[in-house]
Amino acid sequence: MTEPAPLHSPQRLPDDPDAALRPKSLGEFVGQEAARENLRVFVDAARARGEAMDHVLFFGPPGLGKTTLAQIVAKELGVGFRATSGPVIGKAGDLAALLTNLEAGDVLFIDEIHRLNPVVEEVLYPAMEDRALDLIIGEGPSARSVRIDLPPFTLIGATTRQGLLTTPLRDRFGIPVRLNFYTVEELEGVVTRGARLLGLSIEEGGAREIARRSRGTPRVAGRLLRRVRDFAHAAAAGTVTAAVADAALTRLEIDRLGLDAMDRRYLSMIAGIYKGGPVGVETLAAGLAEPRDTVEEVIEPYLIQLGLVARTARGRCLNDAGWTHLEMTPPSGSQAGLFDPGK
Ligand SMILES: Nc1ncnc2c1ncn2[C@@H]1O[C@H](COP(=O)(O)OP(=O)(O)OP(=O)(O)O)[C@@H](O)[C@H]1O
Ligand SMILES: [Mg+2]
Repeated sequence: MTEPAPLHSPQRLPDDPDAALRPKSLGEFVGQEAARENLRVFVDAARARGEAMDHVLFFGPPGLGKTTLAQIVAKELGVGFRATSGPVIGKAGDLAALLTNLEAGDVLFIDEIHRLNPVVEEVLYPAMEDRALDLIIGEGPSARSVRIDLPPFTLIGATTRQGLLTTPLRDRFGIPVRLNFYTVEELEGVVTRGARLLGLSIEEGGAREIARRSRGTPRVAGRLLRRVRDFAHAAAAGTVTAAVADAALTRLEIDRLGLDAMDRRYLSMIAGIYKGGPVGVETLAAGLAEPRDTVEEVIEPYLIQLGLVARTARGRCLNDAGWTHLEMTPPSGSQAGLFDPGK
């Protein structure tokens, strides 16, 4: 079995150059206009009142800028930034330690907040709502509960799985912000900016080619830009033109729509083995030897966004566009088309 091309996965990789290309202010942040404009209003209002900003939840697929925006919000508020993540906070006491060490106005960023231990989550509720900690001191009959006041702070949570958040937790975020896939034009902006930071000369056509094949995801755009730079360097081409970018991306097995080998295996499996579906996600995950979470969080969102696949109550179905992309015709009597929007 072929390994998935990690190069093209929107998931974070250990050697990601994320930090270098990360925008540092709302003004530098490309795309997500609605989110950006709203955040600007909330940040300005909090600053004007000299208060901590309301708690924010960023949700959306990997690599769209959740962590980046959390850092930017802290910076624009002019406050300290403390970062942790759901699975790292093992005990209620760990969270209590983090919270009691905050300074007034600070941002506490909890990544992967859907993976918080339920006991820890319980501690978070009064902290978010009343800025207080309820701690149990001692054990047995002598145990008593003490309430500790916390400094005003802003919790920023990030998750790729908003649906896995418990309702009480979700309800405590005053500012929920959904991040969407970027348009090609927006990604062109990301690529051009990245090239400038890397000191790389790139033509508009080159930037557009990379943008078109970045799965709507700035993290992927940054990564592809670096790989294309390597190819341009090897070919002794000083400038990244559309042709240089196309040649490099084709060598990397990234197709015209920006799909990689794993995406194509996913589509081919529905088409070839399941005649276009419907087929359950568990079955597909087993066939691809990938965790179900990866299929749902990483592979499917972009294929659904492109309209190649549909999620239905009975399972996944290949749409007409999916068959066309595979250059295959649906078997007669298949369900294809039934689920296409507009039909
Ligand atoms: N709007 C943007 N403009 C330019 N670059 C961006 C933008 N958003 C994200 N990036 C780039 O993409 C990289 C990934 O972004 P980030 O780490 O914020 O994603 P994330 O949503 O937190 O992903 P994950 O869900 O995996 O944690 C950043 O380091 C940055 O280089
Ligand atoms: Mg992140």
